[in-house]
Amino acid sequence: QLVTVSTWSLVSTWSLGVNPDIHSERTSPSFPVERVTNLLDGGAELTATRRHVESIINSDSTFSQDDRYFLTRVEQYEGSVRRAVRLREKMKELGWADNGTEAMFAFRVLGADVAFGIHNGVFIPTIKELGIEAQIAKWVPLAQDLQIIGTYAQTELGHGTYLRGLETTVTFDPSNQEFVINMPRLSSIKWWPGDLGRSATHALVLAQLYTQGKCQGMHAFIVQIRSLVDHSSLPGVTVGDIGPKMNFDQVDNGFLILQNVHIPRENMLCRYSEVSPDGTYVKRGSDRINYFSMVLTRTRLLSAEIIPALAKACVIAIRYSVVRRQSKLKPGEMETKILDYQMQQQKLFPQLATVFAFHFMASSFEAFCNQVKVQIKSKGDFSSLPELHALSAGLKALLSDVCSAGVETCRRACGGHGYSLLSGLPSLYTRVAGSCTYEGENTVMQLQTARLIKNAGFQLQSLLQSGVEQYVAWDSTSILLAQAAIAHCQYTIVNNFVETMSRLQHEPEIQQVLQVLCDLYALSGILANAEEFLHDGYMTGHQLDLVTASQRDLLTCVRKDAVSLVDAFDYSDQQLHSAIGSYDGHAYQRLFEWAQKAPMNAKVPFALFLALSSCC
Ligand SMILES: CCCCCCC/C=C/C(=O)SCCNC(=O)CCNC(=O)[C@H](O)C(C)(C)COP(=O)(O)OP(=O)(O)OC[C@H]1O[C@@H](n2cnc3c(N)ncnc32)[C@H](O)[C@@H]1OP(=O)(O)O
Ligand SMILES: Cc1cc2nc3c(=O)[nH]c(=O)nc-3n(C[C@H](O)[C@H](O)[C@H](O)COP(=O)(O)OP(=O)(O)OC[C@H]3O[C@@H](n4cnc5c(N)ncnc54)[C@H](O)[C@@H]3O)c2cc1C
Repeated sequence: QLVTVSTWSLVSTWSLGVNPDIHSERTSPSFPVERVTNLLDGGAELTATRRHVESIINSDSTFSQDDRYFLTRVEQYEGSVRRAVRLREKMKELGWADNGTEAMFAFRVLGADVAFGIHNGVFIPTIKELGIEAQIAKWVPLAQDLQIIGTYAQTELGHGTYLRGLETTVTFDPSNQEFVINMPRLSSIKWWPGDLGRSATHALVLAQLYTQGKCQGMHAFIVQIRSLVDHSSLPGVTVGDIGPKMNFDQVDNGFLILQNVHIPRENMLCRYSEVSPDGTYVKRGSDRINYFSMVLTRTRLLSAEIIPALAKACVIAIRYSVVRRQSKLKPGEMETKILDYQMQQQKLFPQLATVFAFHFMASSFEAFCNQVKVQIKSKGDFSSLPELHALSAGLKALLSDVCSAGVETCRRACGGHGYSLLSGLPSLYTRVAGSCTYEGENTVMQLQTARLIKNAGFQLQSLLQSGVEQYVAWDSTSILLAQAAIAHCQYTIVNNFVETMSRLQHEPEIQQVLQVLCDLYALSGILANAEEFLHDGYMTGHQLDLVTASQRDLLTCVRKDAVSLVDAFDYSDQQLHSAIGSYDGHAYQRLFEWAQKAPMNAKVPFALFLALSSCC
């Protein structure tokens, strides 16, 4: 007989109150949770603003994603476009300025779940940074109002990392004051740009500029690719979607072919370089400035995309670990909360400490980045650009590596339910894993940072002195260089965490609990790289034993506040999209309720019923 699921009359979870196993974790935190939330937001006022924005978004059904795990790719894309349009309407209704705090929180809350992430996050900022005032005045209001949708088309089928190898050409024709754009071969096709496959009407095309017969390197050009009347592709333009990906199904990453496409001279972003009417190339400032957009995007992604993935994974895994009881520590007692096992603490608490370490680092680095932006834009001072580039490349590589590995650790710590999409953990992993590749593949980024580093320098020097070619010496030192780059960034992060703690002396209660996390982060970093500390004779085996013992003591200290610490991230259930990480701790009820939405649980088709019945 077909077993029909006996559906208990499910009491909706809201009427169950809070799971007592998680409630007991919140009764006596050793610190004021709200103050840590304020610290993470940058102050109580910003917490209030963020919550106000979230309440507006969470109360609007357009932004609801209750069925997110059961949609087709087209349904996900169309839903993200609806949310993007609705958000723009809301911003107009409520007077939220594009560069204002409310808009910043709204985009952060919605993240990649709202379409046009490249349009808002890369296309518009790049025009603001590389365009002159007239270009900004012309294009940015159209883009902000969604009258045009832009993408950032740099990567090609044949090149993503090696930008000097990009094949798309833009040749200036002084006879008609136009640029002609071509892609000479299959490998020249633009491939990957977000928002390109279906949405974009314009593309910022990054291509090799030719004028007066000379190549002047990669520059940025605004190219209309679709009609503003019927959205059809324009003459010389072939465009489409690149197909399914590991995540970001709601994003239409696309391909673009341009053949003899003509654009006016005014469409080259020309704050730092331009082509005169007679074809003369004029450069102002660093010839690396056309790479600046990537520096800004790498910096923005740290706190907008990469760190939140690990923070949400910690919330889900730690909340689940206090409502999941499995096996018995002590015979005769009730089953043990899995967070009481030392191994579970060893898996999760260093991840929690990492979120705080990275949050404070990203905040400090964004301040440095904004300072350099002002130096460049208002004073034409490019002196800090190399350091900004080196550190942004290294931090993006390190934080995306560590956060994606950390999310996977959190997922595995949740057993079978961590493997269910309904936990929210698999999609957090597949989404943040993309950040190890986009905006600069991590190995390449580490090597960009490694231009600073002594030991690697000695090896490089000795190879060069032995007569080895520069490029051979560099490549054969690259493993050491990459390791040195990681070490440099790790040192910077620990140093920044310690300095942040020293500024909290006026809040001893939160300083105390965060100092535990600071120590845990530093000691966990030493244990994760023990061979380096032993190899250089920097530490003895005995000292490492002391580090191990101290780390174990710190895990015990964190245990009693673990749920309150993740509560301080203040993510709503709507933002976590997790059946096992909700605030009330009713993991089993949600798993069962959400599973009923699966199309597989729709009424069994009669034909199937008959077929199965006939064979029984
Ligand atoms: C919610 C949404 C989430 C999803 C969003 C996803 C968005 C993703 C968008 C993208 O992926 S856009 C495409 C991103 N692509 C890249 O990042 C390309 C990465 N590759 C590079 O950056 C290049 O490898 C390179 C670093 C530019 C290499 O440059 P090159 O080939 O010219 O050789 P080098 O000698 O290594 O560098 C030359 C010189 O330039 C300096 N430099 C390199 N990059 C920058 C920079 N960004 N800013 C400033 N300066 C830079 C480098 O240090 C060298 O300087 P010197 O040492 O010669 O003085
Ligand atoms: C989700 C997602 C969104 C994206 N969005 C956009 C977008 O909007 N616009 C856009 O233009 N692009 C976008 N991209 C493309 C992205 O920027 C590139 O994929 C990225 O820059 C990596 O370049 P690549 O694919 O050529 O990798 P490759 O460089 O080919 O990497 C392959 C391997 O080669 C190694 N390698 C390469 N060079 C060196 C070296 N010098 N030394 C040592 N090892 C090396 C790498 O470490 C890696 O192991 C996106 C990509 C993804 C995944």
